[in-house]
Amino acid sequence: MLSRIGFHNLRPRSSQMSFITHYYSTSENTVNIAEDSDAYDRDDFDTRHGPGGQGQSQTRRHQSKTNIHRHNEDPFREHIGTSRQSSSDSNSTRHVDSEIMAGLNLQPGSTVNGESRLRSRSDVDRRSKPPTFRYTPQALLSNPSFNKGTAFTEDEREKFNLTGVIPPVIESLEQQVARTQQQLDGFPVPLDKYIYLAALARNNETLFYATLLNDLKGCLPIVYTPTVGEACQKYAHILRGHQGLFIDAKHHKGKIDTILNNWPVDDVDIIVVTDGSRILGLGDLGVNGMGIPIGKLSLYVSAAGLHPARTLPITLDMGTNNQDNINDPLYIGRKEPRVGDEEFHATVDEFMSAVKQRWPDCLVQFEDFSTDHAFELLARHRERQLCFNDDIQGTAAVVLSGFIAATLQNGMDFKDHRCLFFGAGSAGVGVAELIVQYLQQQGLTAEEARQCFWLVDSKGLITSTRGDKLPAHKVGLQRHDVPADEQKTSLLEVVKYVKPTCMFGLSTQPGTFTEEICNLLASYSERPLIFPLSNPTSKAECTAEQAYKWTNGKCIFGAGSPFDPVELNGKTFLPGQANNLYIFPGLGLGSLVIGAKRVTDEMVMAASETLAKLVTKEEAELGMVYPNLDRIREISVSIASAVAETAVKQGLANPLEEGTMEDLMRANMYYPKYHPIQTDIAL
Ligand SMILES: NC(=O)c1ccc[n+]([C@@H]2O[C@H](COP(=O)([O-])OP(=O)(O)OC[C@H]3O[C@@H](n4cnc5c(N)ncnc54)[C@H](O)[C@@H]3O)[C@@H](O)[C@H]2O)c1
Repeated sequence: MLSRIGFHNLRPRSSQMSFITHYYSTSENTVNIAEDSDAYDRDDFDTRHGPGGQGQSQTRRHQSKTNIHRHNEDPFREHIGTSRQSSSDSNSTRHVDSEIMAGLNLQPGSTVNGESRLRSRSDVDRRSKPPTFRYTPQALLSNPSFNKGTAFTEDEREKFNLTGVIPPVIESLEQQVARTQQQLDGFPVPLDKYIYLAALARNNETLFYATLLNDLKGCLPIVYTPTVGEACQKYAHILRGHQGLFIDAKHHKGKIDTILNNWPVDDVDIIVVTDGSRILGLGDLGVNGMGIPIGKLSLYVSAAGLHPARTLPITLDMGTNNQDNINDPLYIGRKEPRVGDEEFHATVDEFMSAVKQRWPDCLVQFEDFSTDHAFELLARHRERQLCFNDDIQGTAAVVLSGFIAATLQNGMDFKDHRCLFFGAGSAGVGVAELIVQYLQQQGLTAEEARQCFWLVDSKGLITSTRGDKLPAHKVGLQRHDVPADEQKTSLLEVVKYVKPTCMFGLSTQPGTFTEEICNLLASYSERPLIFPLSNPTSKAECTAEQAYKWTNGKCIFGAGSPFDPVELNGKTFLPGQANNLYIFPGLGLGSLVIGAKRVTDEMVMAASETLAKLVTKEEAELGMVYPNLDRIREISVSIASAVAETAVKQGLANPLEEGTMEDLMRANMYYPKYHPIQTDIAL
């Protein structure tokens, strides 16, 4: 019987990644190996499963520790070996993967009776057996973790039979980037750029990230918002290859651990998971939302240097309530209504336990879950394992940072703020709750801090007296001081009633911060804070130009979307963008590298405070409340360090024994560059 020796932890992460050795053995071999079972680490090397791969190899469970260089290591590189015909032996002496050798307790080159033991096995009845499988140059070239394209060295071309298979020129990564940049620039349509970059990521990961870092500002709107939104809407139609894992709430129930075991990497550091129920502002896109975890993880890699091969995008298929998906013959998910709450939570519970079991130190980032689930999900899991929700906490952190930077700029005392939130969804409430906590850190009591907040939803000012049953996430910030017969329903009414010093728009309602409202804000305080945060740009509550103009240049402005500089009264203003990208990469890096047990609000606030302090004097003079994104890698180092220091202070991670936090973070960051493809076997 043919048995496939599975190198489960060796397979790279795409189905195209077939070059890592699959060595086929006979049943005789299987018996021999099994007899010899003590000689190998079954976790790494499992031969006891039949054809078809049933019963995945048990995974090696790493209790990883804070470790310099751990997170930027390529989880595959150390395992790379080769299996090829030796040019020096016409009798097909097989030189084998070092892991196979280790598994069989052999040393490279070890022999039995002067012959390779493996060779002697494969030579028995050789012709009645399937041919040995060896990876081909094409398979190596189609492995995005190892493919170097025209950058393979002369030696590697020789060693891996690549000579002639790729063009003769040997290029540097920089030369390759010049080509990809030129090709990228040649696509006039953003979605085509997205498709091109996605294909590049599946073809050559190093070149993909080098291209992104070559022009991060230019690539961001492609790999993430706004283009990723369109990509998700059309995901089933633009699908060329696949990345990440899909977990089906119905069909994978009770075996999510098996699905996770199908993932070939043992050292996954970070998972971004969605159920596609609220993709950006686009609603329920079902499993087409997979573009979001993929895009988000590419930002973790670009901005904070998490290793791409240690990231894992996951989409939970809970069904879809989007009729367009159901009607679409090409839809790639389950065409059934979304599961109910009980099944939803049971699925996420099972998923989270399976993650913890397989990758105990892995950080899970919840992404684009609908608001009705997002808060509960976070509350349910945040004390159990390392996780956070970027829509709630990442947004909150970046807005808090803008609030701190703006308050430092306008010289107000934090306790004197009157904060009006227009929009009380997951983003609005998440931001408000974090600012409440920050004000407490600044010395206010919980009650005093809550008194600084007024929240408005589609029914008006949120009060305990307006007569409706509030969802749990709004209860903590309802006002108790508005009589039942004095409810305020329009935003203008609320503004006149509250006289806010700062206004946050998270309502998805464009044009709602009117000229009259902005005029009023400018009359209530010297330098009002105006943050129209709804995305995309078309949803912003007002534009930067309107805010500056209608307050006669007095306001301190921050938006959810990018706005061009504004010229007013001979002065140039650079509108800040409250981009979550400032926060989540550093928050993730810091939590992972220090080995934090949880992501706490204190860690999130440390990220905000650090970011606010990174705004230079020159930037503040231009009206900026966020530092220049060009410095994102260093920003991530500072944030990660502050997050890690806080985790240590809270007793959630071990202190450093030597060196600085910054150095530790930098040492753990991945940079796209080519490494020699190593093999410890003489070829
Ligand atoms: N960093 C950022 O800039 C950032 C991050 C996250 C979300 N956002 C943006 O914030 C917005 C809200 O996101 P969310 O996840 O909280 O959405 P959500 O759907 O959960 O919440 C929207 C809120 O707006 C309220 N609302 C809707 N129509 C209204 C109306 N006519 N008048 C008053 N209130 C109204 C709703 O009642 C709800 O409270 C989105 O546009 C999103 O793009 C920005």
